[in-house]
Amino acid sequence: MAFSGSKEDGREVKIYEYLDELSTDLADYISELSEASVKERGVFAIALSGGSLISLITRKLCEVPYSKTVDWSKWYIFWVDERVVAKNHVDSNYKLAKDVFLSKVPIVPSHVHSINDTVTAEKAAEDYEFVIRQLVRTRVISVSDVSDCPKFDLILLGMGPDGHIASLFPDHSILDEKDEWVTFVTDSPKPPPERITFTLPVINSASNVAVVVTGSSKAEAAHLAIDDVGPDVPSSPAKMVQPNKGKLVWYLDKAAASKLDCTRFSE
Ligand SMILES: O=C1O[C@H](COP(=O)(O)O)[C@@H](O)[C@H](O)[C@H]1O
Repeated sequence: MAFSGSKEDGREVKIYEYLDELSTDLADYISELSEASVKERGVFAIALSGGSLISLITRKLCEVPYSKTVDWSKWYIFWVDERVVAKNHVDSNYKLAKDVFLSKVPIVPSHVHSINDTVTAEKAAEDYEFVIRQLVRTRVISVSDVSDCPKFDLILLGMGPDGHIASLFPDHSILDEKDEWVTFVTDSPKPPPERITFTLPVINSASNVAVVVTGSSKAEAAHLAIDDVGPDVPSSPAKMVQPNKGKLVWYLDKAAASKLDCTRFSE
């Protein structure tokens, strides 16, 4: 690892020279959280994003030793955001995860909670929130003690070059959503336009949140999200990821971290 540091508020930042090393540390982190959660609650509720994150996870997590040591039968899979397209569509976050991850490890098919892809974005968001509410009731997903929100054991996020996380885009009104757990957009600036997404209160209620970012095109957005910049800068959804009680870790490669002010972290 090229650098590891933390901020006073507990945020951790890890910077890697090589993607292989980043993926190994990420696999260690996920498998340790899975083990702790299964020990404490009997299950592991994890919410995935789409995009470049998925290949970074699977690169090592689907290999030995993790493929053999992780208790996959206790995993429950959710999506932090999803594009409202058919499950076999090239833009589907479910399809991406299924093709390179879920089909490679023995996760119980009924534990995989993807969205209803046969309805409108609005209805898909409503249905997905209903599914999550049922699983909160049966305690497959914990509940936050500071909000009434679900408390996922782990939420994995990527970040776009514009600082978007999940399908929460800069300057969009859904950044202000406080009541819904899952909401929708029909005007995403990044195609496809129709998406559903967890809201910030849900993301910030998780026990653990990791943001995984690679590539120089994301360096400015990473700087705006992580460094203590003044108020007169473009709004950053990624900066709004501030877990209430949970732990936040940023995993970056050197290119994505190239504009960070590492002198502001304690090592
Ligand atoms: O559209 C999306 O973009 C973000 C970032 O994707 P990346 O390929 O630039 O890492 C992703 O996290 C989100 O789930 C996805 O729907």
